[in-house]
Amino acid sequence: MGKKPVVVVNGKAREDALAYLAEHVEIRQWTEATKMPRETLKEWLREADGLWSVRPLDIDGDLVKDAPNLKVVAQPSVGYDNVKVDELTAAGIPFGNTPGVLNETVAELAFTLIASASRRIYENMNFVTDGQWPKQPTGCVVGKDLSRRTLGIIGMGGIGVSISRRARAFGMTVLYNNRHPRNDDNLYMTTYKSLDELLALSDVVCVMAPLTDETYHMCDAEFFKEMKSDALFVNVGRGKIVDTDALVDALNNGEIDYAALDVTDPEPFPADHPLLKTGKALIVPHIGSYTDRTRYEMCILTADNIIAGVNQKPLPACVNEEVNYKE
Ligand SMILES: NC(=O)C1=CN([C@@H]2O[C@H](COP(=O)(O)OP(=O)(O)OC[C@H]3O[C@@H](n4cnc5c(N)ncnc54)[C@H](OP(=O)(O)O)[C@@H]3O)[C@@H](O)[C@H]2O)C=CC1
Ligand SMILES: O=CC(=O)O
Repeated sequence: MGKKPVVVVNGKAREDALAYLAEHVEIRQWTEATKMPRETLKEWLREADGLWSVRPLDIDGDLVKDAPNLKVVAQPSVGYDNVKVDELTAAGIPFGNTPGVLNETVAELAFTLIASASRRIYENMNFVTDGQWPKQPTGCVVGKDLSRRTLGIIGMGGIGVSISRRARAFGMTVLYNNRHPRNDDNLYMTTYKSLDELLALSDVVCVMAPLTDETYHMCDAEFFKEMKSDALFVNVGRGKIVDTDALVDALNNGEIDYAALDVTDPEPFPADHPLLKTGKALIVPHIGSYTDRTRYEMCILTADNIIAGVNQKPLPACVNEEVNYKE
């Protein structure tokens, strides 16, 4: 039997998915508790056929330039803002991600944030844990309805559509903004709006777009001024889409009512950050896709991307399908 292709894993990854991958390739894994030094990774890649990317890792032409046998890079996430895809394409390396398998799970988390923040679940639970059961109706933190209110989704892709279906089931009107209007508004009962219109009309604004040069700090001081003053702002896309200082100012100045975030800038988010001192933010640590089943499916898709790539076959989920595979 010939030698198995070598795949580098630059950190911790699910053992069940690695066991599956190991049936097809030889795995060389960084098992130290510290982050793998970039120079060491480059050294290992000299001998490697594939890379399973464990974030945070900046992937670019420099990382792979001395890796003559490298045939594939894959990462268990749908977002790939840490990857210079054009530089991998130029190097003849396909890049695999994990679209689709996480849509419902991430939408569930987004909707959990929307519902929990609207009804101020976190603050109201504090009354109970503090032994301060409030005398209603004045003592508790009064929430806002979801039904008969309007949700504006920025980034109506796979996950955005899954959020919109949940919102419709809760009786919300759904508006969205993309760079290009979709052609299935009738199917999902959604309406395309310009960004300005969406911000002016929405009671809840949910960002579900990728981080790109165009979306970096899209949510800035002007953006928050355009929102309704009693609106909820939700971000499940990427932290850097938001200018966090502008968000803190908008909350403190009453330009918006509340924020609910799965993603922050920076990550990890410091416990003494001014945003937490506003008392108007619900924040969870980037758990959008973190259910056991979905993480398993994402990691198996990553393994399948790698198995295809090292065999120079089309990847099941390839970002740069146009790539010319290495000879
Ligand atoms: N918090 C978490 O755990 C998770 C976060 N994510 C984040 O969510 C992002 C979206 O994932 P997914 O739905 O699968 O991706 P999709 O590619 O399916 O959807 C992205 C959508 O964003 C739109 N979009 C792109 N650029 C802009 C822009 N400048 N303004 C408005 N809309 C824009 C695209 O439409 P068009 O091209 O027409 O503009 C598209 O409809 C990921 O890139 C990732 O960053 C994903 C999974 C989990
Ligand atoms: O943030 C998670 C992803 O899959 O992207």
